[in-house]
Amino acid sequence: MTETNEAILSLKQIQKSFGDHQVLRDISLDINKGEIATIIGPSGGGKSTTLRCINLLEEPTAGEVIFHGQNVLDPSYNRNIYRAKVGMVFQQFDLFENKNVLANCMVGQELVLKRSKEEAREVALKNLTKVGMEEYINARPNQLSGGQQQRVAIARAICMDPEILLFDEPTSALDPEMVGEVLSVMQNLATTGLTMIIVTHEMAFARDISDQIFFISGGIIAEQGNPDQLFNHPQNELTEKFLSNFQNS
Ligand SMILES: Nc1ncnc2c1ncn2[C@@H]1O[C@H](COP(=O)(O)OP(=O)(O)OP(=O)(O)O)[C@@H](O)[C@H]1O
Repeated sequence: MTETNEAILSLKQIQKSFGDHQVLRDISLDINKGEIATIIGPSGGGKSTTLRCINLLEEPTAGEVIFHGQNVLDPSYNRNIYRAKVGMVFQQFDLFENKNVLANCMVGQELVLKRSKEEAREVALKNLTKVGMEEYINARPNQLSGGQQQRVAIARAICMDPEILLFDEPTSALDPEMVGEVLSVMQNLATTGLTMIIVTHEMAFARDISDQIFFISGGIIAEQGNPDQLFNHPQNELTEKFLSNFQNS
């Protein structure tokens, strides 16, 4: 079997508790190379926690996170390698406020990937152009709109050449008129072969962009499938109810 047919990332029976509150009960999923997966579901169901268990911002209480066939939770596994390969775009952008747009996109490349200033600058400019922010390289984050900041955050993430890019509700903190510009950057990125896992409340976007959709509710994957299966033929009553709320809104 070639690598393109194998999962690049798998979660196996992931559980996560905070104290005695069990948030994830049993999350197992496979993500193939180049796949666009979205995670949808009701508030508090465990979507963000799942994403944070993938990039180890949260340590799963039980289960396995398998990357290229290796369990990254194994004490002997070098997590720095994994962390460098899995990027994340956050709801609140999380740019460095004291650095301009260009420096935001260069600093990780120089520190983590040990790229020269020249190379880091070139890569940063290329990716800022991809997200339509090349005219703002000298601006500070606080001089930009939320949508512009999020586009810079996406450029910064792709400058690190991730194998998988995670998005945690990337448009939830934006004014409605800025949502479209960020979703359209993500749509473009999805055509480049990058593997993306996206937690979102934007149902039309999830339907358009996804190869696979996971509906997480109550800490389990209540249903999964392609957009046609989930949106047109949901098998689970919870999925049907959840999606009908969106379709009727
Ligand atoms: N660090 C934490 N400590 C304690 N409880 C937490 C922590 N992080 C998440 N939780 C709890 O876990 C549950 C699931 O949260 P999570 O953010 O994963 O849900 P979600 O599906 O992403 O919801 P939303 O759509 O509202 O963002 C919630 O009850 C939340 O309060």
